[in-house]
Amino acid sequence: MTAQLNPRGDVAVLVPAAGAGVRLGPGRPKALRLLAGEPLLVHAVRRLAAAASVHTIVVAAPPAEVEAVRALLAPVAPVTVLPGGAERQASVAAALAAVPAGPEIVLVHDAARALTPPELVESVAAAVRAGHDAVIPVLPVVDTVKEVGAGEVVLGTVDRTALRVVQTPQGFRRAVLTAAHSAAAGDPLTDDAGLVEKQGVPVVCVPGSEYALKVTRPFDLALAEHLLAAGA
Ligand SMILES: Nc1ccn([C@@H]2O[C@H](COP(=O)(O)OP(=O)(O)OP(=O)(O)O)[C@@H](O)[C@H]2O)c(=O)n1
Ligand SMILES: C[C@](O)(CO)[C@H](O)COP(=O)(O)O
Repeated sequence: MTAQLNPRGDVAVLVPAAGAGVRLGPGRPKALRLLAGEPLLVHAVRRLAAAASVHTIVVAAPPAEVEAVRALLAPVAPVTVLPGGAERQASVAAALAAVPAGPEIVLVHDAARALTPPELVESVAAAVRAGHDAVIPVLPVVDTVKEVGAGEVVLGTVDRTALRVVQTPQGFRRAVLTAAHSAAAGDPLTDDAGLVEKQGVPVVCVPGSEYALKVTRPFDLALAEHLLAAGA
């Protein structure tokens, strides 16, 4: 049976957490790497569970760590844990298949975005509830962007006024995400909105949060430690 948080909530959150974390360097799978003494996944799930609209959380864990992740999350929140896939898309599809009847809004959220505030979860869900089929949190690009060619020689300066950096949670009407993943098996696209875009569904942006940074490289982990120490 799928564990529930708030039976009156209308949001299921899928948490792909099965990645290795190659860019973070050698060690345990990234979701289990420690941030202030607790795994990134624990930080992420605690914040998701604090969002009032969340009915269900489904975590796609590294296949060899499913039991360990169940034990780790049991004291944090009622969560369903299943094995993830070799690619992020497969992990999300596996989690989506386990969502029980009920929630009609589905959010997909990286375990690696461990400090994402519950308020961002609610604002993405609210935009889907308001009628958008697909919603992504974004930030503006704050640096000048260059396009380069062979030998790292600059070809030109990119107009960044229309560029956005994309975060999670990404929110979808359930039927829209299900259709996109049914058509997407094995698609190497890095985010779920990309799959939905391929279906011709409009994707709408809402303001993201600096705290929703993705822990990707060692510097990000150090930054997250500082943010947590400062009260994030
Ligand atoms: N087969 C995979 C690959 C990734 N993810 C998850 O997708 C999220 C975003 O991926 P990313 O930050 O790129 O994580 P990794 O793939 O682990 O990173 P790397 O590319 O450095 O190995 C992470 O929470 C990661 O655990 C997953 O569930 N299953
Ligand atoms: C989904 C994502 O977090 C949006 O920014 C991202 O695409 C995950 O994959 P990446 O390979 O680390 O870009």
